[in-house]
Amino acid sequence: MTAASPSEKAATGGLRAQLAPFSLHFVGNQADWEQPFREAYFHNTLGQARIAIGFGVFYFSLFAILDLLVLPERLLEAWVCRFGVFLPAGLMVLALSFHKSFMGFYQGALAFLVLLGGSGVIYLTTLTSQTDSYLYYAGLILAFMFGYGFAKLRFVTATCCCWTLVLIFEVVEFTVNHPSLKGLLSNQFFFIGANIVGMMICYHQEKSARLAFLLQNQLAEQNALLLSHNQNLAKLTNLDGLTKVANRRHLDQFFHQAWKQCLDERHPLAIIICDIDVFKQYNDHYGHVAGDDCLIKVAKALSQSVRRANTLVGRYGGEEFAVVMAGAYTEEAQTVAERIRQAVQQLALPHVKSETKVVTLSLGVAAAVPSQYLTQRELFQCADSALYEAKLAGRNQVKVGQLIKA
Ligand SMILES: Nc1nc2c(ncn2[C@@H]2O[C@H](COP(=O)(O)OP(=O)(O)OP(=O)(O)O)[C@@H](O)[C@H]2O)c(=O)[nH]1
Repeated sequence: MTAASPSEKAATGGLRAQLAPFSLHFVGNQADWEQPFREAYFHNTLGQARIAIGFGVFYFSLFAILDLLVLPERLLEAWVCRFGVFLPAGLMVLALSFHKSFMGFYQGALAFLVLLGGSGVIYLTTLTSQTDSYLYYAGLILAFMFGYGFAKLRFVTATCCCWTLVLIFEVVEFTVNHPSLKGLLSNQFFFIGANIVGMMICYHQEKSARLAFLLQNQLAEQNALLLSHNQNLAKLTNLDGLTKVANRRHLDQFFHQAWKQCLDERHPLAIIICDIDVFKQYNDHYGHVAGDDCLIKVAKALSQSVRRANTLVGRYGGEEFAVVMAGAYTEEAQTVAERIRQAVQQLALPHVKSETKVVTLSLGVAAAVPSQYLTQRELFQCADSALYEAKLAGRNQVKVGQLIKA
């Protein structure tokens, strides 16, 4: 595994890529990133690879002009190599690059083209006289440049491919070309040097691409985590700590927004205020802890009784809860209030100080179509007065306020 230098670590916020030393594959607990990286690398480099193929085919063909001058008597062989072999192969790979399965073999296809182009150049040297062969050797450097950089081959593929070309060159030199010692030495220096430099550039480029990929993914993961933390935080800040229904702040916000929306759309809005009966005596008799448990159970029963869109159940304060129902007329709100009352009674929470001997609720309902002649406060006060009436009338019942018949 390669160790990240301090400057690399600083640049990547301490993130360290775990890479196999030669193949540069992700290893260890980053091994799962290998396939996604390859896919991303393919999509990021496909455009440049296509340009490289197109340019390579064009440039290889353009050198036919040199053939006219250097190889007039062997033109047919040279042009068969250029136009009969490399040109169709290049165009075929270019066409295949638009096929959806190209990702599976694009490194192989590009390596094949680099090998074919490089071998073509070596073949052309065998057609020239010894004195002219240097005119073609420079073409091999171009093939290495394609392999290590332009074609966007990965390091391992580029290295295998370009050193294979060097090997072919050596074999052809010794078996066919028999160059002079100075020609042989100069070519060796150029080709081996070009390969070493190319390898280093290619290695660092792929390593950087892998680090950038890791960094990008780590950033995406952190963003997702942050988003989920923020969502959780938002939920928490909206909840009442004890009963886990909406808190007063959220209830007020919801009421305000629902009011505006119903005002714009001329829809009705209903509010139900629910108050636990003789809760002071419950606390006095059973204690505050039992009182808290009672509040939790009542809140749960309340939430379960109100399964409706555009509706919010919240703790208004103390032993008082409120339900805001956007789009609800009086009748619907009254039905929901009655369902809540029954649900709480059916909990049958013992309350010896209550007439019914169980915990009950009194509820006040008010509904109206919001207008410029009515304020939120007036609607709320209407529901609150209805609640007061319910208390006066003996508790454990629903009363409807008569502000505006909605
Ligand atoms: N355990 C507990 N009690 C609370 C909490 N908040 C408010 N209370 C109690 O709720 C009681 C409310 O009593 P009151 O406002 O006098 O009304 P009530 O006894 O329910 O009488 P009616 O409303 O007339 O039926 C008080 O004893 C408060 O201490 C709470 O978070 N936990």
